[in-house]
Amino acid sequence: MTATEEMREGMAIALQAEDEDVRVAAETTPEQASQGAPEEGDGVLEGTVVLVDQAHRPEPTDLLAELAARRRERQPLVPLWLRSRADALQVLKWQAEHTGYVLAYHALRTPKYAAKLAGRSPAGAWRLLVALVRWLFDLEGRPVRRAAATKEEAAEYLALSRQRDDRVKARLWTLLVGVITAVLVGIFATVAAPTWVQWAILGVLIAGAGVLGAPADQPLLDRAVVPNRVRKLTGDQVLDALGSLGISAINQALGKNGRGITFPAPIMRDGPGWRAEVDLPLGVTVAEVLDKRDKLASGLRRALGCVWPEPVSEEHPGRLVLWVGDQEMRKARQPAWPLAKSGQVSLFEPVPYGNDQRGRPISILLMFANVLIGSMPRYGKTFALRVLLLACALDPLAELRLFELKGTGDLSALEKVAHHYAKGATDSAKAACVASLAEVYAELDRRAEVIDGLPRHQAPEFKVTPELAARRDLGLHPMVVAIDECQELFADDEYGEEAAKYATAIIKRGPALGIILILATQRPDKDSLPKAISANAGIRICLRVMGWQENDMILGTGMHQAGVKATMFTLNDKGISWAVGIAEDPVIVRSAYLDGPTSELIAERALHLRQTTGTLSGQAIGQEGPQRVSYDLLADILTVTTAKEDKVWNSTVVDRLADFRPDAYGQWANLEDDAKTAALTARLKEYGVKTEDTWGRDAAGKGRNRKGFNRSDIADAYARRKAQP
Ligand SMILES: Nc1ncnc2c1ncn2[C@@H]1O[C@H](COP(=O)(O)OP(=O)(O)OP(=O)(O)O)[C@@H](O)[C@H]1O
Repeated sequence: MTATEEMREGMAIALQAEDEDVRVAAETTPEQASQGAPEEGDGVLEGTVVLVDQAHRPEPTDLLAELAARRRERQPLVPLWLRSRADALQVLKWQAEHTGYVLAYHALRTPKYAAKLAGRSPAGAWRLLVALVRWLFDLEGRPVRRAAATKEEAAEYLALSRQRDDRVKARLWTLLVGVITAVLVGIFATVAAPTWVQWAILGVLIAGAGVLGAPADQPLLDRAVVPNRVRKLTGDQVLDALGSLGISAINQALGKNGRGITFPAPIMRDGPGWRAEVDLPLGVTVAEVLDKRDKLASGLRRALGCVWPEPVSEEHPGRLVLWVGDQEMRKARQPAWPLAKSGQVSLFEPVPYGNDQRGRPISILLMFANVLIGSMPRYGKTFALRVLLLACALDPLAELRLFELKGTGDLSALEKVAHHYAKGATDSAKAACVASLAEVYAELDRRAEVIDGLPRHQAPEFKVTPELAARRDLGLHPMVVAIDECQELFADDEYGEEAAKYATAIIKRGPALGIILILATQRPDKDSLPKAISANAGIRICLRVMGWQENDMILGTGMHQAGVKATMFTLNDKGISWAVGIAEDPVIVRSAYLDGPTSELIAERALHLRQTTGTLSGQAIGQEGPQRVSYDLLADILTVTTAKEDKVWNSTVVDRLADFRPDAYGQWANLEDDAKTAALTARLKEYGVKTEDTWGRDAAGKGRNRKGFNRSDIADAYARRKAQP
């Protein structure tokens, strides 16, 4: 299509004006076009000429959004390091250490400085003598006097000579007085002053002469070479390091005609390190820099473990926050885990987990969430999981169901407080795990029924509250199900499918009902970790992994591309992870290091706590572990009821079932009546049997309505199921 044809159709085209570098667009309306199109090639374009780059006209904008954006541009009123006591202390400590270092550096070199001064003192004495002679004989005025003589200006010359004679006379007297005073002081000092004063005077004279004799280009003091550990981070270092990454757009920006790299905020201390905020050149993303963290560290001449580039999600993808620690993260002294020696928790509050690069504590709110932990082997998954579980154990209300399918006994400290516990990649451990999951699966419906049956003001958001969790009659206490090396279970031919079904339901519905599922895996692929499970985990902790697929499987799709890359961790970064879902932005966090003996001590405390509150249950009090029972609920109900009972209350049947088969229904026996009703309602729902208000008489013979069912519905459901192939 030619330009003319385009115009005929009312389209805008861009033309290049010959003389000026201004691009214009020509535009015609259909009417103009209909008046006749210019001939092709005649070079005349008709129509209105409009600038392609329109003059700036204020656009109607979202004022509030603009104000919010501008607010973000403000510098913080209080510097970052002054916002927390811990950070301020860190900075002051650093400053004190730095000053101490510089002083010590110079103090150690005092002999060298003294020798330098002594060496320079003859030159200084000579300079002093020359200056004195020049001053005494007024040699500065000599050129002027000579000029007057040369021009034969007798009067002027005489005046200048007279002035010079007077001056020399006065200076001679001054010098004489000075010399006599100095001689007297010298005699006095030699005769009467203590030796140290004599040495001090001599020292001051030599030092003074040494200072005067210093060459202009050789300062007396050496530069205090600040050790690498506390070396200041400067803008030049950051630019040099970015320039060494081999990213062409960065090199262009740093080149002669480049538009440069900008720092939206000054480089400042932030905790035990420096923080630089950088706007990368147009088109360069933080993800590209993260990929080259080792090169960046090399460019900065810092250890890899000190260099932590991060994206800023609320800004554009080119905004980089570079935090450079004084020490490698793994070597930095980690503050003690706050619960190591004392304290208990409520899972409705965040529990301490570890520290970020700056040493700031990182806590995780486990309630209403699920956790997925992943990494390649030996990078600290189980340690991370154990920290969380020890915290859970310190909530006396939390029921722990722990399955460590690796078999090394890393969670064995917690066995004494666990409702269910099994270890090993054995069939029995997997069977126990599936049986426990099946119970929790049934518990989902029971809890939902209980919450649904509560007055609205007690559960306004249809979820467990701390008050509801504390009421034992409701059975809504926090329940923590943890499976370490969960790939052993999900990839198992016999148990995998069933386990995945339960885990998927628990991960989706559990959070609101006070059930927390924590999974750890070293093989985060789709066979070992069903998509429905990995997609629904709210909190994700990813220690070192080798590829972006594993990274995204654990942290969520697109995370690697967004710069949240656990691939950047190195061999030595044990226990260090990217964590998503615990704060607004992903954070780098190192889990608290709790070794075996420390974990034992904490678990002992958890045991005492539970003994005091009377919340030990299950295997912790010697009950049998979860069994995969092959019983038939419908058949059992038909057994414990008679054909004459056409309508029967749930709670009555639950009591009979618990008597009839304690191993299968025993756990219902201790529930309150309402909870018994809810438990059976939930189970019957699975078979399509409805419960409804049913008239009956209680143990005292009093007539009332309670939840029950028609026995014939049970018989029908049983028959239907039997009829199925
Ligand atoms: N927070 C931490 N700080 C320092 N070192 C840690 C930390 N967490 C774990 N480690 C070290 O990492 C090692 C491996 O930890 P862990 O057993 O938890 O790894 P894992 O990923 O569970 O391994 P596997 O896949 O074999 O089960 C530990 O022996 C410990 O020395």
